[in-house]
Amino acid sequence: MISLDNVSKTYGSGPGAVQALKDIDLQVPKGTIHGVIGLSGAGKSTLIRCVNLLERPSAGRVVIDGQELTAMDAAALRQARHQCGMIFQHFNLLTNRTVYDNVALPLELMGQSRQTIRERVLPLLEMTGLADKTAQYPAQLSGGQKQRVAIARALASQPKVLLCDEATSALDPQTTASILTLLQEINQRLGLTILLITHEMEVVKTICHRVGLISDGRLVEDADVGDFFTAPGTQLGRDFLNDFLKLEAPQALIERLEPESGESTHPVVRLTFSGDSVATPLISRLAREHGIDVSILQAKVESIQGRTLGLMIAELMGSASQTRQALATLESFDLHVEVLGHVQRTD
Ligand SMILES: Nc1ncnc2c1ncn2[C@@H]1O[C@H](COP(=O)(O)OP(=O)(O)OP(=O)(O)O)[C@@H](O)[C@H]1O
Repeated sequence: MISLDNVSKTYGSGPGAVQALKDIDLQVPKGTIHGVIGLSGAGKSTLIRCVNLLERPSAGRVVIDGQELTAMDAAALRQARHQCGMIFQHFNLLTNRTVYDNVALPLELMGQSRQTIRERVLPLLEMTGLADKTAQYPAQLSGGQKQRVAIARALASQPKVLLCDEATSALDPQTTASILTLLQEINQRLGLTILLITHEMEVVKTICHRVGLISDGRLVEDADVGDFFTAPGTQLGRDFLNDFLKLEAPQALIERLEPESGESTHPVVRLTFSGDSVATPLISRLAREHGIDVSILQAKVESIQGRTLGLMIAELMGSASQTRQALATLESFDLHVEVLGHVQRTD
């Protein structure tokens, strides 16, 4: 449905040029919700703005529903943009228009009759929970209600694709949850394809089917959400996950961590395991087979789209050779092992 082929975008030219996107290949199948996350400045906004050509890519092709937008002249592009609704972090509503008139605006611009506009706008206001707000002005609405108006407006031209640019970043957690539920309902009821950019893993976890990770203008991961959350393929992906799950070693321990192992140190490891690899039998096996003690410092289990994800920070306590062998055993299992450092033995 949405296909970006080798899309690059450079702002400016010469020594001051910024290469914001580098050879992005991204496919979003019809009816799916695809999230793109990344750190500030990674290129998320540029990416989403290149999909409807609010920013024209410097190279590459953008194809939506079989139509190549990058090959269109201005008139054809104006027409094709009706296939693509967009919502923004700060809603971008017209303050001097009522809720009804904001939603009606794209249809007015398309030259639709008052009757058609009414028939289109009222069900959208109903669907977005704004039926009793039609005559109000944006200033009289909460942030969540404003975003609902923006969603209804984006759907007015009956697009096949909805682009969401940090759509919940200005909202509190409860309002975010209600907007995400609405987006999910729209996706299911209308079969709408949704591409969203966000810096919030919670958004990805809650509604996305797939997720891409963008870093310094490159798409460095693109995976099913369950796979990404259980086994991110890059260090940046793991950093996002650890940050989201907030599973860090206690500060007092971090201060004692040394980068190198020695004869009198114990390794501290972070284990990420999913699905079938269950931690508890593993821990008792390590103790049994290698004669070590495992001190569990932090542990957490999450359910991500029906799949179980566990994280644990543990200190492996034994002689240097015992803990080396225990680490080798751990690494032979279907889990991610990260040695955070080493602490001096206190026994
Ligand atoms: N209009 C512009 N002119 C020049 N450089 C730009 C322009 N827009 C963005 N950039 C640069 O392109 C890079 C990517 O920016 P972009 O806004 O796409 O990142 P982002 O991931 O959306 O960041 P944030 O989460 O902070 O909004 C950054 O280095 C940014 O400074």
